[in-house]
Amino acid sequence: MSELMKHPSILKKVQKELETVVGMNRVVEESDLERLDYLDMVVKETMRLHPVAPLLIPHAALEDCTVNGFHIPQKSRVFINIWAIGRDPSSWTDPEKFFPERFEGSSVDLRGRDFQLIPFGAGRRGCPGMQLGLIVVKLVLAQLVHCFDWELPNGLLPTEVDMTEVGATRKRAWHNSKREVVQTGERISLFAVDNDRDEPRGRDERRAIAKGRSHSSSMMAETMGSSFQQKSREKEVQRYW
Ligand code: HEM
Repeated sequence: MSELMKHPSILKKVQKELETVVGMNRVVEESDLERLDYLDMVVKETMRLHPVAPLLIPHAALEDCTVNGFHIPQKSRVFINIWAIGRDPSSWTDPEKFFPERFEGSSVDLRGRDFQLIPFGAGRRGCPGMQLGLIVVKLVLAQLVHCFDWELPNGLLPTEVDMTEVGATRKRAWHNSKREVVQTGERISLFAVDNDRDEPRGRDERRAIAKGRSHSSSMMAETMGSSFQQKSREKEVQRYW
């Protein structure tokens, strides 16, 4: 979602594909996913640049072996840095750029056969939940951009979004303590409102936010269900917290 908000033209392209393939009269379903080629490219590109964790689960060499000229003695603990592999300039042109079109006409897939893109690992100890993980990620992403327009809050520039990653966490989550839902046209616009807070919150505050989130997700579910039936939609702004 952060990359899509940083790249509005890519967000629009995903929405356009959804409009063409699914239409605006129903919600996206699992059976639609195989026809959403651009969404597939966006997910691949996201997993290339932002793998769920930078390192795979540690593996051990069962016997002495040589890989690319490096001797690996038996029982060595091997760490695979997929974060670095996904940004390796010898495998990727312009590796730091979020550019889903790089997968257009390319046979590179993320299922463990192409070692430059292994967000689920590879081989016998690769992720057994890959299929489920991919379906859930694609379906949720598709529904979020199908039903809502997304923008950065308070005129924040794409270059100002803090994409710093520490392990599997992202500091910018603390910026988004308020949300506004603006329902205008076909879709609903969702703004994350920056309140200039960037330090971690206390436990009580986090609980309040979590409560607010569940409130906002049930609101979202309601809206997604009803938005398609509404004939005329009046501008409506709702504030949380
Ligand atoms: C987008 C979602 C997911 C991603 C990106 C992901 C990624 C990974 C990665 C990178 C590994 C380590 C593979 C290696 O070291 O070679 C792994 C292992 C594993 N994953 Fe996932 N995973 C996801 C979803 C799931 C789901 C939904 C399940 C279960 C329902 C699951 C169950 C496991 C298990 C059990 C392992 C350990 C496999 C082993 O050690 O043999 N994962 N996953």
